[in-house]
Amino acid sequence: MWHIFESLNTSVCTVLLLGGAYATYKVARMLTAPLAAVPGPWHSKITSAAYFYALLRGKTFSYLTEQHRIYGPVIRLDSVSITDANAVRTVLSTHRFRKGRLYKVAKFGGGHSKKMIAPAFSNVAMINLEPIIMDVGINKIVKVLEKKGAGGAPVDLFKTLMCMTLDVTCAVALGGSFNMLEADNHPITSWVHGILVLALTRHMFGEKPAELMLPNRREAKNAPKDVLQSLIEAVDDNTGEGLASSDIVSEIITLLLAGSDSTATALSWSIILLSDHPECMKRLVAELDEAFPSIDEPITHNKVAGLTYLNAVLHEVLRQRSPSSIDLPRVTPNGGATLGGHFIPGETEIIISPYAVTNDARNFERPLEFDPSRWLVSSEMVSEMKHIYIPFSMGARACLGQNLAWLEMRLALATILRKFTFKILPGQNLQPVLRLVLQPSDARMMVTAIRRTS
Ligand code: HEM
Repeated sequence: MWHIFESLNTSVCTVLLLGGAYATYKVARMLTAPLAAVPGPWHSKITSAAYFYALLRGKTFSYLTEQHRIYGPVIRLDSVSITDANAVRTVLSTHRFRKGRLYKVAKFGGGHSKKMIAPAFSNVAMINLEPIIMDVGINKIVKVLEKKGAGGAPVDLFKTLMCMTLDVTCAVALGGSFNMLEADNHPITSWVHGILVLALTRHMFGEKPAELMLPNRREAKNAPKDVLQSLIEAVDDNTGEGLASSDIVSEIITLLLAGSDSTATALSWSIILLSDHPECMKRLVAELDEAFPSIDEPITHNKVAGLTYLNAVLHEVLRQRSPSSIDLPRVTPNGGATLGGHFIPGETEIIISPYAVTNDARNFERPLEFDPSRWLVSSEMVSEMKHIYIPFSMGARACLGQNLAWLEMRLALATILRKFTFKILPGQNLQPVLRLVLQPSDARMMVTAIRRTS
């Protein structure tokens, strides 16, 4: 045996010995690690390469769904992923499980202002917002589709919806529209860049750049009661201090990102899934035609909120194509926690993928079937499904804009389907991919939008 080593040079021997030692260490860790008893793919005990490969491809949502199908509702990857209904509620409902690493990377604005801006998103505030949404968003998208789609010309509906939701979120947050629908532009890349620049300049120059970026609102008299104003006026209960300008700017940018793309993709998936299921499209259009017999009758939230099939369709779209499908990372408290029958030690990262949760057969029967009628059951059965329905997350850190999202989705879907007939053009890749939100792979959706006459 030794003569083999003698014939190799010293550096090769060193590499072999180090490699052997590393492999032994990994195997020993694998067998004794606190998470060793939690089921999961064998390779995840050694490396998280498979998860990161899925992350790079924008496919973590389907990777996790598949791993949970094979290994159960609590699985070990790099961290621990859960879809178990009670475990998910335990983790999301309280502040006991603090937010994970991702938030430190993604949040430049401190993220401490949820309590401060929440009142601007209350139900009452939403009612006041209906005219703004109609004016800035829905009525304008109808005009844009009429103009761009005239004569059967192809229209990128995905981009048009993105522009609409951005204009609406901007009007709600800043009291004025970017007019993206008219400009036909979506500045997502420049925002992300903007947040990075802001974070860097803050380190170099302090608050000055943000002060310059912020409109002259601080001094404004009779400023509108929007989210920006809530942030400007907000005072921290503990310190008695207001938010720094750079915090306000990055909170607003985060809000515009959170509020526009998710709602636009939900509406895009609605058109895609309804087009794939013509019987569902037919039923929804019939419901809308009955509720609004004249094509020019104004669509009001009061009326659309009560349309049972419209609401069932939107619930099912959000269940099957949860737009915000980025895994929600949380960390177990110091003493650890028992989740789905497994003890998970303290300081372990837990991930919850809303997509994997609502596409798990243990939570929803026939999860791969797009079936809006599953929501047309008794209120007890709906409550049971809502127990594990998390497209907006749930509990202490649930989506602040969900009332606005529902308002906008109902009004927009009802309006565009009452006024247009859409046909998705062939030859496009509309498979879901996760890029900040769950979107069609081609990042566009070419359709014809034919104006209905009656
Ligand atoms: C269909 C549309 C939407 C979906 C599916 C959605 C989903 C979500 C989810 C899952 C979270 C939790 C993220 C986490 O825990 O990391 C979240 C948070 C948030 N969403 Fe939404 N959202 C939507 C629309 C909106 C709209 C329209 C707004 C506002 C204009 C908005 C504002 C926010 C904010 C501010 C947060 C952060 C709350 C916090 O700080 O804890 N969202 N959203």
